[in-house]
Amino acid sequence: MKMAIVQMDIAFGEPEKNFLQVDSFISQAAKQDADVIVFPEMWNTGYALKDLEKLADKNGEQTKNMLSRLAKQHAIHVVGGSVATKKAQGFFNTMYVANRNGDIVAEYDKAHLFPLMDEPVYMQAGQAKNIFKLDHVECGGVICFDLRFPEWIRAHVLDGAKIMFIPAEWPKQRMDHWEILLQARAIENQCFVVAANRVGSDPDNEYNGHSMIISPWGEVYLSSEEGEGIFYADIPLDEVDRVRNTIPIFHARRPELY
Ligand SMILES: NC(=O)CCC(=O)C(=O)O
Repeated sequence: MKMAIVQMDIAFGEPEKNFLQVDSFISQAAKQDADVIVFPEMWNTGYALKDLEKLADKNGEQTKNMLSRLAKQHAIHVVGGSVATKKAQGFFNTMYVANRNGDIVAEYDKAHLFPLMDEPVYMQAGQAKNIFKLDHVECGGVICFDLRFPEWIRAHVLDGAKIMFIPAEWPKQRMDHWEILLQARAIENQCFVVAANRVGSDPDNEYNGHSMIISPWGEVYLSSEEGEGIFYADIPLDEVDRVRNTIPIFHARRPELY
């Protein structure tokens, strides 16, 4: 599977500019024959949380329509990072995934809201996991701060995920945590971890990318530079079974003890 990770700058509080950028990135990745394209977190608005009433995508309609249309047009799976949405219960940080037929195969609301960026003040937390299939491969998706909760990612892997997608707006000052946690989640769950982080800055933080793809053995298949762009890597999916057969942790675990 050829992955394309988009490490984009996000125009703060300017969804229309960001929609145009996303459109252009999808066309570029399709020209490189990518199977899957992955975007960062909250790419429609950035963390312009005070303006969500004006900016959030109502029921994600604009996002779903665009991702679905472009996924079908270019025959590419789109893991749509996440966008700020407005739903009946309030504002959410929502991931949509469109498969290459244009079907929306996942809608996930971020479960763990990040206090340091005021998410719990403005947004509602999701209540459900996020498992979906791309080309018959079981995948899972969580968002940024969710990465710090190993039990949440383990729950997705126990439900069958072989690839975990993790879009983020993870600030520069905690890059060491980002890299170590991504690698740990891949090794402990013996799955691929595909993580897209943004670049640029907003009024409160600077972001320097370092998007990554880690194999089930912990090998770094991709560790991107700091600039804006699309970064590509092929992932051999049979690595998941090979590693799980080499060290059979899912047979050896003792859930009755914990
Ligand atoms: N947008 C986020 O959830 C950021 C999470 C983060 O920076 C962290 O350290 O955790």
